[in-house]
Amino acid sequence: VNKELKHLPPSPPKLPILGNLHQIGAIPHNSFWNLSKKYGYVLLLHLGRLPLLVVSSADAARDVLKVHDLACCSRPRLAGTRRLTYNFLDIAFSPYSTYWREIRKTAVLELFSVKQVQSFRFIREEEVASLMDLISQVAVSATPVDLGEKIFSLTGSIIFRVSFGTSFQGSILDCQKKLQQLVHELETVIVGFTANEYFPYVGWIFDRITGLHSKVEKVFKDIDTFFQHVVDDHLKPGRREQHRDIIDVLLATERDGIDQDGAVQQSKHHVKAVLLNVFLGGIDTSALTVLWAMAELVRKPRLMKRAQDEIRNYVGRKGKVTEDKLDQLPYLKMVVKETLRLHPPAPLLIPRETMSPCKISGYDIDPKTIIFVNAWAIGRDPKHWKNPEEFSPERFADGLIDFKGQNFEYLPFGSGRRGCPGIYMGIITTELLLANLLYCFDWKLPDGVKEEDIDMEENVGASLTVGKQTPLLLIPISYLH
Ligand code: HEM
Repeated sequence: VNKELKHLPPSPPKLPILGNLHQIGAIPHNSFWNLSKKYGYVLLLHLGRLPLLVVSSADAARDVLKVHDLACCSRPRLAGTRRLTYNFLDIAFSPYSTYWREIRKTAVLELFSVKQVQSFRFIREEEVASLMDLISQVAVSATPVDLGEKIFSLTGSIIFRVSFGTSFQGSILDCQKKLQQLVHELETVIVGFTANEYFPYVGWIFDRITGLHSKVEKVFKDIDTFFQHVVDDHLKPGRREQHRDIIDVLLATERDGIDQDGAVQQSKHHVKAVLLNVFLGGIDTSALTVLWAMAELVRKPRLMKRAQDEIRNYVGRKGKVTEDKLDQLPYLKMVVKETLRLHPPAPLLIPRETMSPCKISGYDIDPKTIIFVNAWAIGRDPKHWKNPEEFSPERFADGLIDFKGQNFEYLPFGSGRRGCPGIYMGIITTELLLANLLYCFDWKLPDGVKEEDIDMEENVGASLTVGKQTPLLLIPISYLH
């Protein structure tokens, strides 16, 4: 189509060379939302030379994720991503291809199936129980715990045991601070655009100056060393498969011939690339959801009490909540849903890229356009949500809205061909941990801190996920003793 005849989406005014780069602040989903309110819910930006479509309404999201899902289901080939995914051998960041379809299919059937996830129930329950023991010890002295740190180490331990077949303690990454920091660095680097992408030919100079290039290399080295270690461990002759973990599954599919070229080195790369997805997808997302849920509940003691009453009335004095109980806790599920509305861990989903021309909300979109779906903004759109800024789990009481990707006003897991395959695993971990924190303890604010003092600021800096800027410090009081 002739450029003049195209019906292009609105764009904010842009600068020469920079385009709209200067309009994106420290919290990108927030900057995009503000620009959208001013210029339109389907917005075409230019980051240097890169065309970027930002979609912030449910209708436009339906066009991207459902109506034109196939045209929009590739991922941009970014330099940091390429390095960290062993040249796009993973599921989450790999551009659309036969390889991607195959590996995703295997993963959905073998790794993320209900049966597979349920087979690790005992690991989740053991790890949650040991965290509750640990917090009980703190409760004796009535001192505050840094809840985020505890939650993160728990989801980390679960993913380590489930996926890497090793405990987090004693692994070469053992040092909690380091794990959290490493996850954060990975999440920044993996969706970070390099200057070279904005400004071809000259950009690499900036990347060298800012140290971005060496940062990617360092993060890659840390994670590769660890993954190589666990893969080698699984390849040792005589290893007893106590519990078939994700690496066993991946290595087995390799033997079954999923790999087209059959090169051993290559094969291990794809195992490591998928491990990276599990590492990023599994640890931080559930942890952040539980943390934001606790922060919201502590600010609203009435809701906290309602959630606790529901669990305690149903579970009685058994001492812990087990997974079979979760389906009988509707209010808990509503709390999790409401948390994911206001605090979707991946506020812009994972960037997509168009493969062919398509129309989004009637606008012509070119191939090779990057798309951000602003799930964070869509979850706060007053057109769909009453008092959108208020945390109110009751809004999910009628059970009409779910996160499985059919309701486009609510997209914490995305939707369509690229939608999150780990929903079940993420939700069950989140619910189990939150249920136990609420059941086992009452939570008090440290002396002098009031409910309204709790800071709900989001982390600054472009990253895949969005965390809480300040730690959540709470005093646990054991319920059963
Ligand atoms: C509360 C927990 C979780 C949330 C909120 C979440 C959210 C998301 C989102 C928003 C996407 C992008 C969807 C899109 O582009 O349309 C995604 C993709 C993905 N998630 Fe999750 N996720 C969670 C848990 C998990 C877990 C536990 C795993 C695995 C262990 C996982 C693995 C993946 C993978 C592999 C993809 C890429 C799918 C693809 O590109 O084909 N996620 N997730």
